[in-house]
Amino acid sequence: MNAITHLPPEWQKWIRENLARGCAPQSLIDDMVRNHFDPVFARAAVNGVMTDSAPLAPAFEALPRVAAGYVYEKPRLPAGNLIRTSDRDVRIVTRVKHPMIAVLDGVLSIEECDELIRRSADKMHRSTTVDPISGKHEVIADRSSEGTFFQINADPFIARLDRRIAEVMNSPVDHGEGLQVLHYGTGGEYKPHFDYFPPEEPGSHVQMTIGGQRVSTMVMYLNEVEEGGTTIFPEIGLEVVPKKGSAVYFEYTNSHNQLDRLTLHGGSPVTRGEKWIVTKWMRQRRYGESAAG
Ligand SMILES: O=C(O)CCC(=O)C(=O)O
Ligand SMILES: [Fe+2]
Repeated sequence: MNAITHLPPEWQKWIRENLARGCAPQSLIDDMVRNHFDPVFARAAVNGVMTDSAPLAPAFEALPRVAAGYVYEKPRLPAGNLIRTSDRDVRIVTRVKHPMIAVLDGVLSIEECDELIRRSADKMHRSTTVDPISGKHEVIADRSSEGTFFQINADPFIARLDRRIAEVMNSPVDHGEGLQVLHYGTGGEYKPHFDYFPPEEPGSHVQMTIGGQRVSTMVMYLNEVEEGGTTIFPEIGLEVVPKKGSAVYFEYTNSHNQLDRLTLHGGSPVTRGEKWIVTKWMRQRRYGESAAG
């Protein structure tokens, strides 16, 4: 008999009720495994329900500030104060261990930021997000921004950025999704979310058929935001202020396919001015086609 890798509604209710009664998350995972659930899936399902129902679960409050069961491995991000890429030195300003987050300076030059904005401005359309049920890209209300994609290695300018970014993220270029530029006007925000595909959502499986799970993200800031528009990590109370050419990097999938829910993050409302970012998501394996590299 194959291990169960979907979450029937009655099990979802069972997890929620037992968390609310104060049961230890690990005991629920153990019970699920005894009932033929896949162990990695069971952990992700319990984590997922905990995240959804944070206010009602005393067990959640009692958890240590390290994600339940998530094993932190050696970061993919290179060690040291400086990352020397093939064409630029990138400086590490701040590191957080749990979850693994880093703030990086000088990932892009001022000219590259301006060029990305210039190229994006004319091909903007309303941002889409992966619908949890269908796995399709849909326009959703949680994200009041506009965006556009650049295929991997689309041209020499983009290829140069893809290569440098892959070196910083210490992943092969072809594990990356195409760069996504986002523009937020005044009032624009991106509500807290996970960049990984939650395994308990059916649409995630569609997303993961090519390239597998996302493992890491780098959000690069293309302009100075007058007020607001910070990248927030509500689980740990961290707020990163946009600075032109700098970036926030974070990792959330380990070699056991565990997902770090402490990487919950969002873009706080832009209260004055506008905000431009470009985001790179890395997958576990090769993602789609790559013209070079
Ligand atoms: O706007 C931000 O600071 C966050 C963007 C983000 O979460 C993403 O692009 O996945
Ligand atoms: Fe995100």
